Amino acid sequence: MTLVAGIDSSTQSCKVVIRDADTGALVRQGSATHPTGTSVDPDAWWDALLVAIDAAGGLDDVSAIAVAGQQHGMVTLDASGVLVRDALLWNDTRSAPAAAALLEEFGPEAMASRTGSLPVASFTATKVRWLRDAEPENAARVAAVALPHDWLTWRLLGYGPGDSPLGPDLDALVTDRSDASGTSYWTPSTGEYDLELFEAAFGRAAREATGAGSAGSADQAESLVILPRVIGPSESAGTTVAHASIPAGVVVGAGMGDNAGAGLGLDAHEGDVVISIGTSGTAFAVTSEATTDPTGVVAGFADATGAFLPLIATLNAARILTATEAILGVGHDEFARLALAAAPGAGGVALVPYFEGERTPNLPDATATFAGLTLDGSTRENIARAAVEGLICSLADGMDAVRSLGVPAHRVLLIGGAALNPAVQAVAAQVFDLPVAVPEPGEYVADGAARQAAWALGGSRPGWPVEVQATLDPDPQPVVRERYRAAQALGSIPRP
Ligand SMILES: Nc1ncnc2c1ncn2[C@@H]1O[C@H](COP(=O)(O)OP(=O)(O)O)[C@@H](O)[C@H]1O
Ligand SMILES: O=C(CO)[C@@H](O)[C@H](O)COP(=O)(O)O
Repeated sequence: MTLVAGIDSSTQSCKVVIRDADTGALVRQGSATHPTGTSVDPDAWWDALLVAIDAAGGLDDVSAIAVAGQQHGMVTLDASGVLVRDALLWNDTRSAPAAAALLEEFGPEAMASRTGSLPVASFTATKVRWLRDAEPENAARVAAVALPHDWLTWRLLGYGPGDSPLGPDLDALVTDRSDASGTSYWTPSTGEYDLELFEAAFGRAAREATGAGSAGSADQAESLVILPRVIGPSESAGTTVAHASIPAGVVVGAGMGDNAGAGLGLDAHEGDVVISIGTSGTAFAVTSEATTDPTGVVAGFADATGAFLPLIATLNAARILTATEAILGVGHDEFARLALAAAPGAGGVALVPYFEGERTPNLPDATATFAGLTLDGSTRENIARAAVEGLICSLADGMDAVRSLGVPAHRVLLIGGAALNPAVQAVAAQVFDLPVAVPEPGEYVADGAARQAAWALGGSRPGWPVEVQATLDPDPQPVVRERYRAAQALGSIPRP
């Protein structure tokens, strides 16, 4: 049996699946947790990746591997391959003023046509602008800017600082279309970096990496910043050398952003809208043509198959529920029981769930608001239900925005940690006006990476089956969105 491994290095944890390359059957899996916070030392991701691989039984019998990762995070390396500072993650909002400045400098039409998206605090370009202005000494040391999955792929191959077997060859950095499209300095419609935009954001010129072993000392002297080489969906980034607990000779795929990983892992096709409720909430679809939304609500990303991935992302998703569970002093199961015991509309209670500020809509400084509280309505059941309704309504707004671009939508595929919650499933059927398919619980991002690994190894995209656990018919309850809209219109008090 030929085995392939897929990795999901996401915000809260690292997950590894090992699958049969021919049938897609799950053979074994493992996971490890990540540190909390929005500014994180990438070495912690590498350590977690090794622990997760070990928990999955190691790679000794594995022929190929690929890494899917949380999108957008800014990983900065100096010329020796040493990390310049902690990575700023997609949910770190300190670069919101930088995003506004870049938008002002280039204008929405140009940004949308050049990058497929308007810059928000999540995107890498805004983070390098923040670095330029807030930490000029660190900015001056930067020799390469990578994304979380690019950096992990580089480490997996054997590159890195100090005693890494292949050394700090920055020209060996690779990425893929999907993750490059979340930087705000890469153009999905042409597949090229927009180096002028990078230079405008960071104040230093850049070039694309030219491949392992091709390092130009002249470029280093000119201090051009290196950006990972963008390789195609089925291309190999190389093969591993033996180091740490990684064996030699494992083919390494290009990797991808985690949402593109989920799209590939679910084998999503036109007509499917994937709604993922993990640390982030996302709603996205696979399209054959690049999209641009000059309002900036929908990001025009690329996917991991050569197509495109119009997507909205919310900063607040599964943790809306954990925050409310903490308020109520209950776990997932009791929380679901409470929420299901309340009627649609939650007795008038509504939660606008901007605990971490928000990206969709673009309100980086917003806070969450419980509204509509009355003496009769303020029950534990209604509070729990209002949290689920707030979560689903925020994603329904996002899905509407994706559909408003003319993207066909015939069914929702509901995935991510919180999709396991029966109250989430029930409210999804009441709010989304489409059938809601709930795939068998699984690690679909890691599965997408495993599919890519099999593709890089065997040369053809695997046709592994995806099992759907249940399909829920629409059960429209208009009161839910009405209460949510009324609460949204109140606005939020600023962050303390
Ligand atoms: N039954 C459940 N009900 C609500 N939330 C859940 C449930 N199971 C897991 N979660 C939440 O899902 C999140 C993890 O989801 P996951 O998709 O793995 O996240 P990530 O986006 O980091 O990959 C955690 O915040 C966890 O609390
Ligand atoms: O910012 C985005 C997408 O644009 C997020 O979806 C991140 O990619 C984080 O993903 P998770 O850790 O929630 O999977």
